[in-house]
Amino acid sequence: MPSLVVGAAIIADGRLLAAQRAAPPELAGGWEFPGGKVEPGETDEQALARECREELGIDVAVGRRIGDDWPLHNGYVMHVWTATIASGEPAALEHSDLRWLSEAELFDVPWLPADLRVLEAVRVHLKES
Ligand SMILES: Nc1nc2c([nH]c(=O)n2[C@H]2C[C@H](O)[C@@H](COP(=O)(O)OP(=O)(O)OP(=O)(O)O)O2)c(=O)[nH]1
Repeated sequence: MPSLVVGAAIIADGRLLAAQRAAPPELAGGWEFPGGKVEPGETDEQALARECREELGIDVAVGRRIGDDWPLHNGYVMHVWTATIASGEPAALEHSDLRWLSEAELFDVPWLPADLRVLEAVRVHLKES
């Protein structure tokens, strides 16, 4: 089974929280959904909660799964879930920068290539939010 990455589509006031990677060098500067690799024994929800605490210093309420398995560049697959902030204010604890993107701004930052297709699906949730 391919290794699993989870990504959080954190939405507030009709905007999506995008995070700019600080590392590794080949990915630095690219924008992504906060998240990371699911550890053995963890559910998607547990991994999302852990990563959002580590990376952003916030507690999230996990919502709905967006799409199915999204293939990534490295043989990983990503599960993307909508999320809202339950407590805290997002801070770039491990990223270079954070931005709240409106639907019109969604593609204004250079996303990691695999994320572009996911964003089309996320756009629908932004409209509904
Ligand atoms: N978090 C995240 N990773 C993504 C996205 N799109 C994408 O291609 N990836 C890739 C980048 C990485 O190769 C991999 C996730 O690894 P990661 O470095 O974020 O995982 P991690 O936080 O568990 O870090 P580590 O312990 O392995 O250092 O998935 C995305 O939107 N969010």
